Amino acid sequence: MHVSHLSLHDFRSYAAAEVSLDAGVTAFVGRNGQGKTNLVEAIDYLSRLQSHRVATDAPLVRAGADQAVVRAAVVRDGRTAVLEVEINAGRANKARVNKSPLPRTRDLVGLVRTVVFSPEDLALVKGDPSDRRRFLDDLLVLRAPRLAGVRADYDRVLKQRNSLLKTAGVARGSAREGALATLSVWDDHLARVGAELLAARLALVEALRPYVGKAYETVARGASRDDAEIDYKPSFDLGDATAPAELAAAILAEVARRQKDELDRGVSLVGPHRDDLLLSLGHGPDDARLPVKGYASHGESWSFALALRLASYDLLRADGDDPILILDDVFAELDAGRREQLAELVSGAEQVLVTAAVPEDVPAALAGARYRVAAGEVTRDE
Ligand SMILES: Nc1ncnc2c1ncn2[C@@H]1O[C@H](COP(=O)(O)OP(=O)(O)OP(=O)(O)O)[C@@H](O)[C@H]1O
Repeated sequence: MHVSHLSLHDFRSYAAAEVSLDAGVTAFVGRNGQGKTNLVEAIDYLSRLQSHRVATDAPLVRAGADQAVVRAAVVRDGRTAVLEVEINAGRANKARVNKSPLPRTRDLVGLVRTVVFSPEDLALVKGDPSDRRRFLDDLLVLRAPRLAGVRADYDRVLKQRNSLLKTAGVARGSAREGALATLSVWDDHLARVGAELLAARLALVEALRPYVGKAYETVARGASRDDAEIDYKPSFDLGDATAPAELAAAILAEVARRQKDELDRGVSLVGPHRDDLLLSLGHGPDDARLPVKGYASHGESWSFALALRLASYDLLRADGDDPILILDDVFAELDAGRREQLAELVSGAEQVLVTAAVPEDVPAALAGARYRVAAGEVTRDE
């Protein structure tokens, strides 16, 4: 798939922008702060209804405006659809496809798919478990948009349950009994929705694993430790459980075991919100492995981060779709070897959008259309 036209209204720094795009490589080049990332962020937002840079929508609306609109013509298998999202400050967002409103905004998720490489990706390796959980969940939702609902439900259940745990933890007598009875209902919700999310993540890690190994080997060609592995690390022992019903039972049993701790601390200590994705490197399949976090060199960490993104791209492609690749300011971060390697690997994608501060940061292998971005003006170099 590729975007053939992008329209922005009051999105980030743009009062209005109209940009026509071709399949293949397009580079947006301009000095810092001119609005290059804002352009590709808009396309990424259409894909997931989330930005790769901020957790909330407010910064996406141009300062002083109360609504941003992102519209893109997306070409897939020769057919064009116009996707649109209205981002409203303080009100629900709205989505349209070919001008028809969608019943739920989140039905837009996955209609256009992006894989974004950005300097923030190093956090996938060096950051908190929450960065790696977000990586998995974003990919889950792109592959199966229905899971956006499961993810939102889980966040809601967790919030409710945490506030109940706080109340129950300090309540006495019959108030405590009442709170505990309500809590057991929320335990069931947590186990049911949490198990669905957990089962999907476990299956995703299995599907992604071979692609990560292959991608790392290619990116880190010649590195001493080139056998990259990913493993899902649950917050408690799941035994052999993989199906949602078994996982729900395992969560419920652990919740019962940890109830005192949870009431003392007033937070949910069991569930997929406590899990992590373990990244490790070794000399070969049978070698003693080292976790990447805390052990890997800077270069190895970058290679792993790139491998996770490339693997996501390969997996989505294997699902039968060619997602749009966005390389946001990433080449300036990489040494010459990794730069060329990455450029070569992505050059065959249906559409690659690159942002760079200076033309020299765009590798030669990524020849294509060039746009200059300066003070919110986007002009095509002829
Ligand atoms: N909601 C907003 N309203 C108005 N301006 C905004 C808003 N959000 C961001 N900006 C402005 O957009 C500019 C940043 O644009 P962007 O991140 O696209 O830069 P860039 O060209 O990618 O730069 P760099 O090369 O430094 O990454 C900044 O000047 C910032 O102040």
